[in-house]
Parts: sequence; structure tokens; C-alpha cells
Amino acid sequence: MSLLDEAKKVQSKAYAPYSNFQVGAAIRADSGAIYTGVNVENAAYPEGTCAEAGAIAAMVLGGDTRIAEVAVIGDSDDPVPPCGGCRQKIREFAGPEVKVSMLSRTGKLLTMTVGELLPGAFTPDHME
Ligand SMILES: O=c1ccn([C@H]2C[C@H](O)[C@@H](CO)O2)c(=O)[nH]1
Ligand SMILES: [Zn+2]
Repeated sequence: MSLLDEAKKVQSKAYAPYSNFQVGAAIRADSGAIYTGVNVENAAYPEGTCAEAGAIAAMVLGGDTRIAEVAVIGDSDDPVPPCGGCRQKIREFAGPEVKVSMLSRTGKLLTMTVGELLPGAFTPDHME
């Protein structure tokens, strides 16, 4: 199954009663393992979490810390890009060359690199 199919498979498990905007994300780690996540909203709106964040948490729990590829699917007519916070979260575990594939509900596909999504990023390298 493709990484986009993995994201699609979990999308309907999203808990999004406030926005009604269900998002599924899938990460392939360098190890080859696949991790998925969905957005989980909260009555206290700012406490909601993104699908990408859920997939990253699952990845870390699974023992992986390097991302090889990311896929995101949203309920929109246009491909759903990761929010700013998720771009930073992804960059922590992915180099600028890593591809992020974004799919709309209508099947439109957009692929960008992490470096294109977050140019000039503050990265772990800056902490050395
Ligand atoms: O890439 C994205 C964009 C949005 N959302 C979620 C956050 C919120 O629950 C809902 C509407 O913004 O979609 C994600 O999970 N990932
Ligand atoms: Zn986000």
C-alpha cells in the first residue's frame, strides 16, 4: 500500500467534531516502518492536535527518529499542506530533501520537499 493510501486508511478515525475537517497523516521512517496519525480536536479549541503531530508521536514511540517520507490527506478540494507548527515538527526528524505528499479529497496531489515548506528553518543543527 502506498503511503498516501495509509494516510487515507486512517483519515476517518480523526476526531474533528468542531471543524468537521478530518485529516490523516502517514510517515515512512528510515527503518521502513509506517506510522499514522489523525487530528484530535478538543472543546478547548487550541488544545487540538494535528494528524502530523499524532504520526510523529507514534513514530517516536515506535523507536524511530528519522523520517523518509510524509503523506497527508485532508477533506478539502485542494491538497492540504501541514500547518506551520507541523512543518517545524517534521523538520526536527527530516532533512530538507524529504518529500511531503499532500492529497485532496478530489484526488489532487501536490508534492513538496520539507525545505520548500520550511525554508530557513531553525533545526537541531543550530543547537550544536
Ligand atoms: O495539515 C493539517 C492541517 C489541519 N489539520 C487539522 C487541525 C484541525 O483539527 C483541523 C482544521 O484546521 O485540521 C491537520 O491535522 N493537519
Ligand atoms: Zn499542524
